[in-house]
Amino acid sequence: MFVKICGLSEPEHVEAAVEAGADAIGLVMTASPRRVTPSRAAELAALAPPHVLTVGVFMGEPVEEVRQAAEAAGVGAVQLHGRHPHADFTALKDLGLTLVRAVAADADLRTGAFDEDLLIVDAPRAGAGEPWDWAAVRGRPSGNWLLAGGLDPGNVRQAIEAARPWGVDVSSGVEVARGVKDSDLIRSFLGAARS
Ligand SMILES: O=C(O)c1ccccc1N[C@@H]1O[C@H](COP(=O)(O)O)[C@@H](O)[C@H]1O
Repeated sequence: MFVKICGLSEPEHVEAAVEAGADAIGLVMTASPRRVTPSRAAELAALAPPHVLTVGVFMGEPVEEVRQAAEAAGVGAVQLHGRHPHADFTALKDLGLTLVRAVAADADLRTGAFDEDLLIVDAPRAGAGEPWDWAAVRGRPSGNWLLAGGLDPGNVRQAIEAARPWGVDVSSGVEVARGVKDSDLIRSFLGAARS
């Protein structure tokens, strides 16, 4: 089970996620209570060992802005949330980064349909911590796709059983207050997702 912990903004939480075995960490560089600047994202990404994928998260920014922020942060992947057109993914191909397409369940759920390397199927409101009907996407995407949206240490097993994803992605569910991560919750989430 591939596990991504998203919305990290403090070094101690990057370290907790890495030590607990996260496969990827997300650094949000779009409007969000978890937003970090590209230079802060670079500091955080530098704490992750090479086997942990560092993901810059964007939503609706012009592709040139995404390119500049991703390069400045030195992340290994770019996650485009929402209704980015196929052309945005094509325009970022030459960066040589892992491209992640994050959409709600009513979008095109064919993995690779926009030439992305990884698909995330999320709740209608990204990063809001709202559970949704995870079972509705069971069997729809295939290949490497992550389930996101309202997951937490207490429900992630149930969500995995409902949707059968390749991996999971969490932000709000490992926070004690909006935008404030907690190392114990990060460890609990990883333990539950892999149990
Ligand atoms: O985390 C955010 O604030 C965020 C903002 C804008 C776009 C995406 C964002 N995060 C993504 O949302 C889901 C996790 O949501 P939840 O809080 O666990 O319900 C995940 O895909 C994050 O990468």
